[in-house]
Amino acid sequence: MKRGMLIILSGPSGVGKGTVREELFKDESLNLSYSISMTTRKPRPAETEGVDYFFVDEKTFVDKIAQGGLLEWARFVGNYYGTPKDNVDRLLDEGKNVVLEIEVQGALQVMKKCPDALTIFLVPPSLEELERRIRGRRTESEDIVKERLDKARKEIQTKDEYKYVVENDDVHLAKDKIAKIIREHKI
Ligand SMILES: Nc1ncnc2c1ncn2[C@@H]1O[C@H](COP(=O)(O)OP(=O)(O)OP(=O)(O)O)[C@@H](O)[C@H]1O
Ligand SMILES: Nc1nc2c(ncn2[C@@H]2O[C@H](COP(=O)(O)O)[C@@H](O)[C@H]2O)c(=O)[nH]1
Repeated sequence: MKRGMLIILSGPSGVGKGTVREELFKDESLNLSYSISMTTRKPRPAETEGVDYFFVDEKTFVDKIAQGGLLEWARFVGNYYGTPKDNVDRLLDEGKNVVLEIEVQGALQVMKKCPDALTIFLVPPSLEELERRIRGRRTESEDIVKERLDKARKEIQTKDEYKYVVENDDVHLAKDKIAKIIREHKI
């Protein structure tokens, strides 16, 4: 069986990675599978263990790093986030196109380890719109919103490290652009 493609969907917090990813996953012809990350962040009310994330304590996360069990990991605004390696390898072996929805530090690590990965950076139409989206989601405290926006300004400066940059103005247009990129990308 042909090994699947590794796809990194990155971009600042609140740009709409999760929203666009949900649209992409409705298209079964793309043969996508989602890599569920591990995090020390507390679950939001609508989040489910093992679906949105594997929610763990700091010791479990640090042990996982020490065991070499993460493909990449980063500290982002006070919490650890990382990609369990075994799961990604298994899904790729099964021929799935595996989506990592991750922030910039982790994406840069994967680019080094897996230069063939398809890397896509989602940009907002403007920083003002990004702020509206983060605030509109009502999941973060004021302090965290400010930290995430500060981080976003720096993250956007790295966009040229990615193979593709896609603006998320309209969710369906962004989904269509990314679907086309996935279909046409050759490893
Ligand atoms: N194109 C769009 N136009 C308007 N609102 C959008 C658009 N895309 C996403 N949103 C909204 O912006 C908010 C943030 O989206 P989402 O949670 O998908 O972002 P994210 O990049 O996955 O964030 P995080 O990295 O923090 O997980 C949500 O309320 C979502 O409904
Ligand atoms: N480097 C990694 N970043 C990840 C991973 N899983 C999610 N993320 C990114 O972290 C921020 C914050 O996420 P949130 O759920 O607290 O809003 C966001 O950019 C995510 O894409 C991961 O495994 N590694």
